[in-house]
Amino acid sequence: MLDPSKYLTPSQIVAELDKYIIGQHDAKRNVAIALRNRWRRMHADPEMQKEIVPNNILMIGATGVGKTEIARRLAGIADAPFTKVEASKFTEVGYVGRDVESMVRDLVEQAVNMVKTRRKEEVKQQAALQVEEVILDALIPPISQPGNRSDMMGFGTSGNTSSSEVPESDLELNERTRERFREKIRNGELEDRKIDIKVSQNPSSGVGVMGPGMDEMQMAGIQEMIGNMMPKKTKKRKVTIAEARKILLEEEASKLIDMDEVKEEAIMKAENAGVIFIDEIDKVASASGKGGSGPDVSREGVQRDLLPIVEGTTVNTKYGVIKTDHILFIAAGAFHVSKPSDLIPELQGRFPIRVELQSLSKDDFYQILKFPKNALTKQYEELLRAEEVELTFSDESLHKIAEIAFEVNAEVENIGARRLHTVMSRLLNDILFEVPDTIPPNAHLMITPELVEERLRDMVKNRDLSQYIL
Ligand SMILES: Nc1ncnc2c1ncn2[C@@H]1O[C@H](COP(=O)(O)OP(=O)(O)OP(=O)(O)O)[C@@H](O)[C@H]1O
Repeated sequence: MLDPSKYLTPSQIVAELDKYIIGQHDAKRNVAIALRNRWRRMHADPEMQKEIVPNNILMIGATGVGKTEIARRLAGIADAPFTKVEASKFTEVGYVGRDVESMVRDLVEQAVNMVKTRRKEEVKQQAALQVEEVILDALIPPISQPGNRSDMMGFGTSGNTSSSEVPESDLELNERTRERFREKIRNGELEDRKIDIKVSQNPSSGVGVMGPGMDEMQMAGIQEMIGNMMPKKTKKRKVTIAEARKILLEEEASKLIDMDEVKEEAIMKAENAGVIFIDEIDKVASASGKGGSGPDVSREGVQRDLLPIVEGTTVNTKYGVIKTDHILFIAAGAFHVSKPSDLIPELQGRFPIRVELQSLSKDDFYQILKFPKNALTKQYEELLRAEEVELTFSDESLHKIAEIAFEVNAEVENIGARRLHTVMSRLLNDILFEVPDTIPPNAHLMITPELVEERLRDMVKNRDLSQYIL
């Protein structure tokens, strides 16, 4: 079972979220409780467990205020598979091939990738040793006594084999040479030497399986089955040892992991820790209440399709059957036109926790620019550090950028903190182009409020310009 010690307390979860997200304390608190409650529920008496309604959350807030970011980071903290879907996608005309259950399959896919990556990491050292052996074999093929080899189909085994025996001295020489080359490989002396390696190709590639009435999952399952049945094709490639190491490491690591175990663990991880973020849920709510017209019917249809998944059902995936009972669902929407109460009552009941996210203020923008671990200023500083150029932002300049982003949001369209991306990109565009040609390494660049003003002010004043550029 999952190790409870891996689970953080609600306040620890909030503290982790604080490292990336400014403000939105109410939302942070509630997702922290929901995460902890899921663990509590899983450890409750089985009889009671069935009665406890999962703490699914409905986030209400305008675009770009941190809804997705909170959910994504929450999953990251819990080392949980995460997937995001837009509810409105399911109402699109002609949107075929993706049913509502596909969000659960995406989650499992995500979980499989996570588990696979972790397991590959665990066997990396062992794989590296095998890779070394393959490279060595390509450089200095080993000689072995014919008698030592299990001769396939018994060819050449009749009669006296001693006539073709390799002299002991040759064997020793071969072994010594191999050891010398092993040393050289380890010391990285032969990185540029080219060798021939066999690379396996994806056997299922090029095999299209389609049939009437077949859904995405069945197709994928059959495709995988055929892939597994077909002999693995290999292709010979001439590559440097450095390249060979990369290619082979991946292959050898894959051979070392047990895919059945991976699937099993991934299903468990998705079931017990998965987070599904359903964005734009407001777009499937009918603003007119009980509408009878076409789009309303299809919107309500999507809600009805969502309901069993959120209530707890089983979904077939190509990795096995998954129960959705303990998956944490976070739905989000701006609810500018419709209201949460426009959702069908059953669905409302399944999202008992409502949190409202605040619109971001000028000061929030300033803090978003400055404090998060992944703050935009830190990202740009890091980009230029790669060129050995030091970029710094004065505090005043950050206030100025925040002010401009806020004004453009008010003037043109409120896209929340996303505006900071466009404003920063515009502000720093010239610098990013000039480095390293006219701004050489070791330069120090300080962004001042004057510079911000000079580069952006005209654009803000000119509504037409800012509409397209900022
Ligand atoms: N409160 C915040 N603190 C730090 N960064 C934020 C905050 N709000 C938004 N951002 C940043 O703005 C960008 C967009 O945020 P996010 O994806 O969370 O928007 P959203 O609220 O989910 O909007 P939508 O409903 O349109 O998807 C992200 O890069 C995120 O890091």
